[in-house]
Amino acid sequence: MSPLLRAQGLAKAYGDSAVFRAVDLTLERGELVALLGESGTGKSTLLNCLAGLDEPDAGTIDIDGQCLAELDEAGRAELRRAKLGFVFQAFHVLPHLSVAQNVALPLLLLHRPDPARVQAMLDAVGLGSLGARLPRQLSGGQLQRVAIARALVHQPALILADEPTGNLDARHAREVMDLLLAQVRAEGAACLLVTHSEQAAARADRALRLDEQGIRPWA
Ligand SMILES: Nc1ncnc2c1ncn2[C@@H]1O[C@H](COP(=O)(O)OP(=O)(O)OP(=O)(O)O)[C@@H](O)[C@H]1O
Repeated sequence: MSPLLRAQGLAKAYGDSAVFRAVDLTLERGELVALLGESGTGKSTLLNCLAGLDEPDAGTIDIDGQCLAELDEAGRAELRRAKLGFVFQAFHVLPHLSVAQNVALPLLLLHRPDPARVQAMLDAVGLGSLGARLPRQLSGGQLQRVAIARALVHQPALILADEPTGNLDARHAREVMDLLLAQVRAEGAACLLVTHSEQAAARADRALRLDEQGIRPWA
């Protein structure tokens, strides 16, 4: 079976300034890989490229055997909807929808409404009683957990998470790592986790470092 994600020779620059180059990365099914690196080395940019939300200047990306560059925008959107769970650094929750409606969105887009699954995800992130609230009535850490519940609700094959424990206290950070690992182990998903937390990285199957030379094992 092909790896869930294979990226080869990725490079990205903004104008004259290179963000990263020579990035080779493979994620197998059932593994959680941490990606560390100093601020500004391009971790978020790399996640956006892997999700087909940004285009690398060079290199190829295959997700579940499908080459992203061979898809048009609609095809990439469909692949994202079906296979990808993305936890954005800035949450990207929709302000006019309730917490439960935000979490339900990926299932609605797949025409698979499942209120019981939505409630189970809210319970799993400790927001079981807050489904009717609007996002502006939540704290930053609670919003982060909404974003995680939404990213996992449709059991995606590939999870790309940008500092998902960044706003959380130690207990909630541990619970989010438990959830990500459960999804990876139980569903054979693959997860790339951008983090500055060495505790989170220590729970990953592998940890990688991104710098101007490319990507290599951490430590
Ligand atoms: N749209 C853009 N135009 C120009 N430069 C950009 C743009 N987006 C990001 N950059 C630059 O690219 C570099 C990489 O940014 P990115 O957000 O990917 O870093 P990061 O490793 O995720 O950082 P952090 O750990 O602080 O979140 C930074 O120097 C940033 O200023």
